[in-house]
Formats: sequence, C-alpha cells, structure tokens
Amino acid sequence: MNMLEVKKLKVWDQKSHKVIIHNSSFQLQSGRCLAIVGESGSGKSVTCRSIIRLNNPWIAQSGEIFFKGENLNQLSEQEMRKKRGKQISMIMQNGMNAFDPSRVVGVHFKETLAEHFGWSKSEIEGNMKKAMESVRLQNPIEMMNKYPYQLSGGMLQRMMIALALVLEPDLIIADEPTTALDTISQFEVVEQLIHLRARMGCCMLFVSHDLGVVKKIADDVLVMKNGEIVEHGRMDAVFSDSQHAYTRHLVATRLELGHHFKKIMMQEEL
Ligand SMILES: Nc1ncnc2c1ncn2[C@@H]1O[C@H](COP(=O)(O)OP(=O)(O)OP(=O)(O)O)[C@@H](O)[C@H]1O
Repeated sequence: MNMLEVKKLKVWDQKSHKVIIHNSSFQLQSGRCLAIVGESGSGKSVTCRSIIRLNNPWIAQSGEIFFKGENLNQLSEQEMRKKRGKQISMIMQNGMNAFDPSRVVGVHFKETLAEHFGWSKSEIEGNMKKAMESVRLQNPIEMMNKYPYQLSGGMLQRMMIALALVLEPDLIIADEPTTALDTISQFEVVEQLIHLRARMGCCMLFVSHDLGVVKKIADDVLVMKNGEIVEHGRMDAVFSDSQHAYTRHLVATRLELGHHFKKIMMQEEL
C-alpha cells in the first residue's frame, strides 16, 4: 500500500517565474524508506517542503500529494497543521533552525505534544524523558531546560528523533539530517534513525547527498537533477544498474563512504 503518492508535482517561484520542480511523480510504500539524492539545487528540499506545504509563500505548487489516500494539496492550512508533527514529522538539516532560539528546548516539546495529545506537563515530561533516554541522551530533564545554542547539533537532531518517537508519525521526512554534523554524530544519528524506523515501522523520506548513508538506511532511491526525477527504483538496482548517465556519475563520484565514517562503522561491526 502507498503511504504517499505524489502525482505531477510542479513547483515554481511566482516572483521569478522559474520552475523549480517540473513534473514529479513518485510513491512511498508503507514501512519503506525512500531516499532522494541529487546534486545541490536539484530540488530535493523543495520536494520535501512541498509535501508538508511549508515552502515560502511566493513558491506555488500544483499536482496531487496523496497521503494515506487524502490529497494534501487540497487541505486548508488549518487541516495541514493537524497533519504536521503528529502524522508527518520533519527532521531538518540543522537542528538549530527547528527550535526557537529564545526559549528552552523543552517548551517546543511541550507545545507540540500538548497540541496533539492534550497531555499534562508531567505526562509530557515522562514520555519525553523515556524517548530521550532511548536515543542515548543523558539527563533529559536538565537538557529540556537548555537553550538550543547550549546543545550540540547532534544532540538537537537526537532530540528531534526523540520527539518523533513520542509522536509516532506515519511518515518521517528527514532532510539532510546528518549534513551539519561531525562524523561521530552523523553515525549516531543514522543509527538512531534506523532504530526509529525499526521500532515504529513508519515510512521515511530521506534526503541526503551522501550515498554511503543512503545505502545504509534506504530501500528505494529517487535521483533528481535540475528539478526532474531521472531515476527511481529499488536502491540496489539503481546503484548497480543505473539507467541514467547522471546516476552513474553520482555513484562513481560519491558511493565511497567518507573515510572516517567507514572506519567508525567497521569498528562498530567488530
Ligand atoms: N525560497 C525559495 N525561493 C526561490 N527559489 C528557491 C527557494 N528555495 C529553493 N529555491 C530554488 O529551488 C531550487 C532547488 O532548491 P533545493 O533547496 O530544493 O535544492 P536541494 O536539491 O535540496 O539542494 P541542497 O542539496 O543544496 O540542499 C534551487 O534552484 C533554489 O535556488
């Protein structure tokens, strides 16, 4: 069954009239992880933001985005707000941007969880504490009382993952969640995302320019170039028998895991 089905998505900038996404169609089946890869500026992030309708106001979109059979493109902003967080969670590239810099991070969790579940302060703290411990964040209560700038990028990403664990969404959109992190944090965050999927059985849209990470986490892959999908299929098939010259170029230049990352993974497997 398809959890997400995008049909003829077109996205354009109303100011410059530039078309960013030309005519994208793809599906994400229940329980699977679809990676979107492609060079910088190919439209990976705009595709993700179009699904949850969070592009800037001057960016327009048309087409159909079926999520659990419902066309998100036709929902009101109020209806969309109910989907974001509880049904579709987003883990962004830079954890710092996900939190209000002027408030301690716990406030973000409290607002999100109170809105979706109507929980009391102690229920929220109890659930968040458990989830944070499960992603190996120590002293969760103390941590929730910190401002974003007092926490590292890796900690903030793991906090977003902990929040997703509590929200139990049907779909997680992770837009380059490891790009801004150092190598060790990258490894930990990827491990936690794999763990999250295994535990919840949710499906995931995972954007990355790191094919090494993609190979570790994804089942299917979609390759983008200049706002168009040039390849879409099972990961092994796409990587081992690429149909498009651009995919072969990507694989040739990027398949090798970063040296440090590979070393850490090998140590973990020992
Ligand atoms: N808010 C915006 N206003 C106008 N154009 C935009 C906006 N956001 C993105 N674009 C344009 O859309 C195109 C695709 O951008 P996008 O951020 O989706 O690329 P990407 O594949 O995610 O790249 P990266 O790997 O660098 O994040 C780019 O040409 C970019 O300039």
